[in-house]
Amino acid sequence: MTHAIGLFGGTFDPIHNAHLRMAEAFRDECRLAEVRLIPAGQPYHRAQAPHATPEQRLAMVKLAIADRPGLVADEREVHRPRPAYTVETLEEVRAEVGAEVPLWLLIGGDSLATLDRWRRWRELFALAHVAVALRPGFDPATLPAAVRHEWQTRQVPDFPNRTPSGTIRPLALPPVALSATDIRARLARGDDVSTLIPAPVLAYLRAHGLYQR
Ligand SMILES: Nc1ncnc2c1ncn2[C@@H]1O[C@H](COP(=O)(O)OP(=O)(O)OP(=O)(O)O)[C@@H](O)[C@H]1O
Ligand SMILES: O=C(O)c1ccc[n+]([C@@H]2O[C@H](COP(=O)([O-])O)[C@@H](O)[C@H]2O)c1
Repeated sequence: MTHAIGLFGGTFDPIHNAHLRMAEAFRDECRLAEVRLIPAGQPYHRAQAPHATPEQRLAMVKLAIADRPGLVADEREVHRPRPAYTVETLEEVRAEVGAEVPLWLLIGGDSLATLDRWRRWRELFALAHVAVALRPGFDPATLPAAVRHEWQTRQVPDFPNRTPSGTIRPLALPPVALSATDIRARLARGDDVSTLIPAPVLAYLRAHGLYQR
């Protein structure tokens, strides 16, 4: 039997508890042998460059997942000397694992809402299934028409991992209002964030003077 693999890309500036919660729900709901967290080296699509370097964001991901079964770090985008296009990452992984292994890409509801601006976005579905972690306020009616069409037509009644790609699955996980933007703001104010990020990540960002006033 082929084991399905999950891919979870993000800026992770820094990784936080909502990321970890959704990665674990993704692993369990989609019955994935492993979930690869992939920090984006050059997230070209963001208005502002990340605060931490790619290496620092990767280090924080590794610390956060150290004791979480099935979660692993994938460094490929950190070492890619050009913008982080997810379609290229999926093509690389697909070439590595072969045509039959089910691949799942995890994104948040806000990422889904901008999917039609991603590089070669329609090709993503030929490479992987897409799982969506809903964020508070998510409303499919407000998705761009082309994305809404995919959302409506690619959901299937069961997700048996029989096909390698092509469906969309909303996770059952209840939405949670937590963002890295909020955590950076709290850190800059000197607020306590110990319930929002793992302790080793907090220790790392303090040791490296990240996100401080
Ligand atoms: N609370 C959340 N619920 C659902 N999805 C989330 C949540 N936080 C992040 N995500 C998703 O995880 C992926 C990586 O997120 P990212 O690293 O940009 O974190 P973020 O908290 O959205 O950061 P920022 O506030 O800096 O934009 C994205 O697809 C994003 O939509
Ligand atoms: O491939 C693209 O064109 C593309 C456009 C926007 C976002 N992404 C990816 O989506 C993931 C989440 O992005 P972000 O900004 O929410 O961290 C991350 O892996 C990005 O590289 C990818």
